[in-house]
Amino acid sequence: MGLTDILYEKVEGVAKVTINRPKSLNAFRAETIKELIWAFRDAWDDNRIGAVILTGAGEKAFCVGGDQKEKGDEGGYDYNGGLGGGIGLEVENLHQTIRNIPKPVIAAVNGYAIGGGHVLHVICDLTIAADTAKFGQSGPKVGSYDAGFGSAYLARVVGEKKAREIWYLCEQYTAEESKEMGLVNKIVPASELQEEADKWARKILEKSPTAIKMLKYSFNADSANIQGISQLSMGSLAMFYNTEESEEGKNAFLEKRPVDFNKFRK
Ligand SMILES: CC(C)(COP(=O)(O)OP(=O)(O)OC[C@H]1O[C@@H](n2cnc3c(N)ncnc32)[C@H](O)[C@@H]1OP(=O)(O)O)[C@@H](O)C(=O)NCCC(=O)NCCSC(=O)CCC(=O)c1ccccc1C(=O)O
Repeated sequence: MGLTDILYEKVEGVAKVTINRPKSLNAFRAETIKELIWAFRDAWDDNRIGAVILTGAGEKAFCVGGDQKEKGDEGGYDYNGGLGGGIGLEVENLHQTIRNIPKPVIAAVNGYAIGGGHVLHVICDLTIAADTAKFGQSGPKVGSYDAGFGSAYLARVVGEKKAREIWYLCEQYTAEESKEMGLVNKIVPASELQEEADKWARKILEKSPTAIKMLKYSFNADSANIQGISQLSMGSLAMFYNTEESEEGKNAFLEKRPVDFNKFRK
């Protein structure tokens, strides 16, 4: 597959997937999601690969969610090829792929992990953060939400109260604060992030692949019901994107003006 939005490499049993749109803070569009799914599938099928690292290009961002500049006026993002992409992005398919690939996925968070980008690291098995990383959801500010793994699974990781705070207030959290709430496994200086992620991947490679696979399936089994919620969530999001309320969020962001949701509170 010709790759334009991601970088993909495999080195001695470790696959590394890098979202490569640094000018847009690694925001994803339909093509990005398609390529990410392809890369995770490739790592899944390659028996020599024992762990995958997901990271972002540049120093500023891991991923800041859906590319608001590629979001159309008629609902979703830039892809309308098939019913699976109801919001114009196959995000739900990507989430499933990251969860179901029978190998641990390590998020190496090198900067902003915001919105849909935050959801990506939440779904990964492990998160290693640069000391400069910033974490948070932003959907309700821009007329969007992830009512599947992005909220229900987040609540399992940080607890119900904290998850609700994260989504209702849309604040940003430092790497230190995120570690305290159980969102991050380890913090390292930014310059050591990729090396540390690689070290963790190599420690996993020393272990029994079958034991690791079955443990991942076992952890997943307990939250598998969220998959159904996730499908409903994306279905409802596709409808929400067609409303003036959602459009107001996106337009305010693009026009760099304060958002006005008050007119929808009546
Ligand atoms: C990330 C910021 C906090 C960074 O702020 P700052 O350092 O001040 O930089 P900026 O000047 O704001 O940004 C620099 C440059 O990048 C552009 N940019 C930033 N974010 C995006 C984006 N998401 N899309 C497109 N472009 C973006 C920005 O416009 C600037 O470019 P200029 O040319 O200079 O204008 C801050 O940038 C920020 O808050 N960004 C918005 C983050 C955001 O709202 N993301 C979408 C969230 S939607 C969501 O959370 C839904 C949840 C979800 O999981 C989901 C599920 C299913 C489908 C889609 C999504 C989804 O994410 O949409």
